[in-house]
Amino acid sequence: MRIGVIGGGAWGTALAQVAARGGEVLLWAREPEVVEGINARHENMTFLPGVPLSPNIRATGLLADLAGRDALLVVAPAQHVGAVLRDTPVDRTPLVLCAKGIEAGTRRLVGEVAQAVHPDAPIAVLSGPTFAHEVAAGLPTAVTLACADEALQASLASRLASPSFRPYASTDVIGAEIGGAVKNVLAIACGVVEGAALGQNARAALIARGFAEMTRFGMARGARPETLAGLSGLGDLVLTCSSTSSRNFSLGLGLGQGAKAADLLADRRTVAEGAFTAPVLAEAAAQADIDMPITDAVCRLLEGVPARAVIDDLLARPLRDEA
Ligand SMILES: NC(=O)C1=CN([C@@H]2O[C@H](COP(=O)(O)OP(=O)(O)OC[C@H]3O[C@@H](n4cnc5c(N)ncnc54)[C@H](O)[C@@H]3O)[C@@H](O)[C@H]2O)C=CC1
Ligand SMILES: O=C(CO)COP(=O)(O)O
Repeated sequence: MRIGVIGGGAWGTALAQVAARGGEVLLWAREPEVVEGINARHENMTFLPGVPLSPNIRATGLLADLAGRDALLVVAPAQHVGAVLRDTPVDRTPLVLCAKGIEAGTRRLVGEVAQAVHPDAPIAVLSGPTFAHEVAAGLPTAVTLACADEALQASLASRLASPSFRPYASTDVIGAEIGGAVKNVLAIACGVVEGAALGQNARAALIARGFAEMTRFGMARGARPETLAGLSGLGDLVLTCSSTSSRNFSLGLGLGQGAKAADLLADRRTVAEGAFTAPVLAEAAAQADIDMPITDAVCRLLEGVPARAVIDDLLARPLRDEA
């Protein structure tokens, strides 16, 4: 299976490294310096510095070069997947969606965006607790690889699997997507708890109540509870809610310490998906009458409301049943 990767950020590069264990890989990157660095020095100095990359990875700046690949890993940020896929030659090429987010304006999950652009392409979703630098360094990692077509799932899984990279099978594409999209918003909230020094109890409470939000939203959209409780949901939530290696957690940390969202987001080259997903997730939840107070709180923080006021309002909500 000849793999192409769309996106030369940290995660696209790490996944190219995973795929390169089983053969040559062609990676499309938007930045000419990333293309040049990978081809000339086997390193992505911009987004994954210090990791020697496999010589099996070749980079290109032309999406047209991806024509004829047997599968494409789609790893552009969620807000750009539609635009990039429109310029990519895809016929019935399987698209493995690896971005985590919901498209602003349309409120579509990345899989729905891909399906709208390339209706004949089979869709799979790869998601889970996966910091790019650990995957690229070959540390043990497990992911959900979801696809409605079980034979395609099995061939993608066997192409990508190695002793340090274990894809678990699922047919719940929506569930795998929703876990990854929602956890980014909750990771911002967990960072705020850390930044405002609210303590370990508060963080555990936020993870549990955040998981309740993820479950309510996911179930309303047809996700299966076992997917949400698995690697792509709870697994990724726990990872990104406990480490400053998470860009979303780090954004929240700054907010909790009193920095302004606009300042923290200005000039960043790396993506904190939760900042884009939070408003659209809150809109989608409100429209479906799903209670998501933590998501709403993250939206207010991103709009510039001081962390202290947002935290006080969250804690002053009426008491309710846990279930
Ligand atoms: N970094 C990680 O550890 C992981 C990231 N992801 C997800 O992978 C996706 C990509 O994130 P990263 O690779 O981390 O990115 P990154 O933060 O390392 O780099 C930013 C990426 O955005 C791209 N970009 C910026 N503007 C663009 C535009 N107008 N059109 C197309 N691309 C544009 C850049 O070319 C670059 O590839 C995100 O959805 C993220 O949530 C998922 C799992 C792990
Ligand atoms: O999705 C991730 C790990 O699974 C990466 O999280 P951040 O985007 O918050 O860095």
